[in-house]
Amino acid sequence: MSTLLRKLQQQPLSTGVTLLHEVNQDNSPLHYVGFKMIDIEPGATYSESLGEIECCIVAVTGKITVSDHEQTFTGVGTRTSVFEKKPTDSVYISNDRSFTITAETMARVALCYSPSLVQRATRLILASENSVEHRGKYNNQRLVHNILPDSDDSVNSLLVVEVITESANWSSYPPHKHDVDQLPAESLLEETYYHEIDPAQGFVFQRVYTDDRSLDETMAVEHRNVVIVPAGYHPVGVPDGYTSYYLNVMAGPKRIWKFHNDPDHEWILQR
Ligand SMILES: O=C(O)C[C@@H](O)[C@H](O)C(=O)CO
Repeated sequence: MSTLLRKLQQQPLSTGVTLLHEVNQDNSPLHYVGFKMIDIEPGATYSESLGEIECCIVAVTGKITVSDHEQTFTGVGTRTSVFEKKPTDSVYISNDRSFTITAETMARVALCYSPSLVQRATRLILASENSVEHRGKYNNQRLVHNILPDSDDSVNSLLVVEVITESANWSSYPPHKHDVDQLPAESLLEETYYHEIDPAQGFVFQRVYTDDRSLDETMAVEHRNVVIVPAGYHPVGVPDGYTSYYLNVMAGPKRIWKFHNDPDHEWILQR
């Protein structure tokens, strides 16, 4: 059984709030990345007090109000499905603050965490501020929405990105890794993948492997599963007929995304 693949859980937290995933230091091998996915029914609220962690609240679908109890942002969120293939709004909350999310419509909300000590300003990250990239060619094409890229220095640790991969294409490919703190060649960033698939009965394959194969897991990933990438290369292959969405959270000792391609497969970039 895979140790890196997390199936959907359905844990009621309070009236109208369901926890679907929780990845933290106690239940995973990760030290820098934490992740929760919650569904919130209209009118229901979810609150949290952050300790020495920062949080990026992503309105994956639906509309929410987010308050840090000093500022309140209403109408956060832009879409009813991730497969509308347009960016969404997010809110960044710094360490040692608290927040309340109220769902204005049925909402699916990702909470992306990483250790953080120095307080930063709360920030509404508008969908229009996401840089949008079309990466790759041939069967390696994907659409990327950068929510918190490393070029944005308004946060301490978190990197957050959405990727849409069309039917019969690959992403996070050629396989790359970022598991050694050895800049400028490579940075150490742990990562989580929250996957959605259209139509929902589909699946994708994700392999997580290291050069020495001490870690080598190939997973059949279904709609709304999470894959944990503590280390290693982590390509995703999408079967014909299905479209893949995933939300990546990355963090590590330095906030730089500097990856290393698997030399065996890097040649595909030369075509
Ligand atoms: O370009 C892609 O295919 C997306 C990946 O880079 C993905 O965000 C990732 O693997 C980050 O390390």
